[in-house]
Amino acid sequence: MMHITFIGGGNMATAIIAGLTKARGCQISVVEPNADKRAQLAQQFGVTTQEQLPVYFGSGQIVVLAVKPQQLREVCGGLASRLDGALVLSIAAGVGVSALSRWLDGHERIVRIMPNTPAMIGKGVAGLYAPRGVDEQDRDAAQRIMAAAGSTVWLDEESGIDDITAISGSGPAYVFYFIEGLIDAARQMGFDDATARELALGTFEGAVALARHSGEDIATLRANVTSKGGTTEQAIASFDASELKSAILRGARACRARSVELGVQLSQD
Ligand SMILES: NC(=O)C1=CN([C@@H]2O[C@H](COP(=O)(O)OP(=O)(O)OC[C@H]3O[C@@H](n4cnc5c(N)ncnc54)[C@H](OP(=O)(O)O)[C@@H]3O)[C@@H](O)[C@H]2O)C=CC1
Ligand SMILES: O=C(O)[C@@H]1CCC=N1
Repeated sequence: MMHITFIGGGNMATAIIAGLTKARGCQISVVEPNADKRAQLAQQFGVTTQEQLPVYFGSGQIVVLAVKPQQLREVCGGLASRLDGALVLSIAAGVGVSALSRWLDGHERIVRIMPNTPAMIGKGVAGLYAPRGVDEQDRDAAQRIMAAAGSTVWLDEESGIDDITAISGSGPAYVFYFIEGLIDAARQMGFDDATARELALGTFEGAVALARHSGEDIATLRANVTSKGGTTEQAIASFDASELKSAILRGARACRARSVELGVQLSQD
């Protein structure tokens, strides 16, 4: 049985908990200051909730740091003296193992994880990084927790967490942004809201499922839609004229840069 305590019961913790509660063998509790969020988590997932940190976390326990990066230092300050060797998993963007370890009075059993919100329905993608000193058993525990919520990728370097934040961590928001654009376009064509939503979501679902199912190169799948002298090529030409692909790259780079910046800003003494 894994005893897992989430510190922070916000959006991302909720998504991981939703994935985890479908797996067996986990006892989950959540420390969250907001009473409404505590009630919601208890009702939705049957987890134990607390307003304050417990006095003590034994070495058999797992603590997931799921507060905003800006709240992390203070939380670690309160946690340091209560950690009796527990495994700490941090899902916070930017903040590195060395800062976490310093704030936790030299604690070394730390794994960083960059999850994403589709974990909520077991379709998350998570990047994991463990420093060399973390043993196989702890890596395996982190792996099992995130595998309950989707797929996992282990990163050799800690900087890989910044990279994966820019792709899959923040990525669902990029996808939702494109879906919003497609819904707006559908509305402009005169479709009602419900139909516009269904057309956009159905198109995304179908396209992703086709890509998975066929295993084809994505460019080939796109070419299969784009008839010579037909309609699609006009849309793609317009996207190209707007440099949409380089806009996506610039966005991902801006996201990564913010992750690095957060780490630097928040780790300063
Ligand atoms: N959202 C996402 O898609 C992803 C988020 N992350 C990371 O996950 C972390 C959480 O993000 P997210 O869930 O979006 O943020 P939220 O703000 O939704 O969640 C953080 C929660 O922690 C609570 N909190 C604040 N202080 C404490 C405290 N001292 N003890 C316990 N709980 C506290 C907050 O309460 P209050 O609101 O009252 O301050 C809030 O409910 C961040 O570090 C982020 O970088 C990583 C990947 C994806
Ligand atoms: O926007 C953020 O800072 C967090 C980290 C990755 C996704 N959401």
